[in-house]
Amino acid sequence: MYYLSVEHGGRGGCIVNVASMAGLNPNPFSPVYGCTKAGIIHATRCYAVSEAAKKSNIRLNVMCPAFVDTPMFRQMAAGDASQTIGGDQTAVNAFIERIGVLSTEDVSAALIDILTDETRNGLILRCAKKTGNVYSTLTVQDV
Ligand SMILES: NC(=O)C1=CN([C@@H]2O[C@H](COP(=O)(O)OP(=O)(O)OC[C@H]3O[C@@H](n4cnc5c(N)ncnc54)[C@H](O)[C@@H]3O)[C@@H](O)[C@H]2O)C=CC1
Ligand SMILES: CC/C=C\C[C@H](O)C(=O)/C=C/C=C/C=C\C=C\[C@@H](O)C/C=C\CCC(=O)O
Repeated sequence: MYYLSVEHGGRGGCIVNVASMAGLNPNPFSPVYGCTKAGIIHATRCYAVSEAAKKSNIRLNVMCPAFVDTPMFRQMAAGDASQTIGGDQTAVNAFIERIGVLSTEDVSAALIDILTDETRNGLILRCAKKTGNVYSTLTVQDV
């Protein structure tokens, strides 16, 4: 953010952090992974409201795809026990089947939308097979 910021000689820009649907909705087979992704979402939220971001002309958003057909996903779907808990691959595969699997093209198109649409700022983007791309705000209720 420092080097992108207008204040420090940059031109501003757009940061898109990659979290996961597992950071919002529970994936019962990968709880620790889900915690790390929830952390990425919250870190993005904290940066998005920071004075540094407001002054910098940097847009901050976070993407939360459900399952995507990549090498990591295939490894998990093929039964790599280091990626899931419980040891029940039939249940893991039933869960994947229920949620559906996005293509990398689906996710790339969503990323291009965030990058090119300059009104997209301070947003969570959920990408899932059945619901498509759904934007919501990172903003939370004040206390
Ligand atoms: N595949 C899925 O179902 C989903 C993945 N994600 C997230 O999307 C991101 C990408 O995931 P996948 O493509 O599935 O993983 P992947 O394991 O298939 O690919 C990751 C790529 O990152 C590269 N990489 C790893 N460490 C690196 C480093 N320090 N510097 C540069 N490159 C590095 C690897 O060589 C590999 O090409 C991850 O953050 C993952 O948690 C989010 C939601 C769903
Ligand atoms: C580990 C490597 C592969 C993929 C990681 C990926 O990021 C990931 O884990 C994605 C998860 C997506 C989860 C999506 C949806 C979750 C839906 C929940 O609302 C389901 C609710 C309860 C589950 C219990 C049940 O009813 O089965």
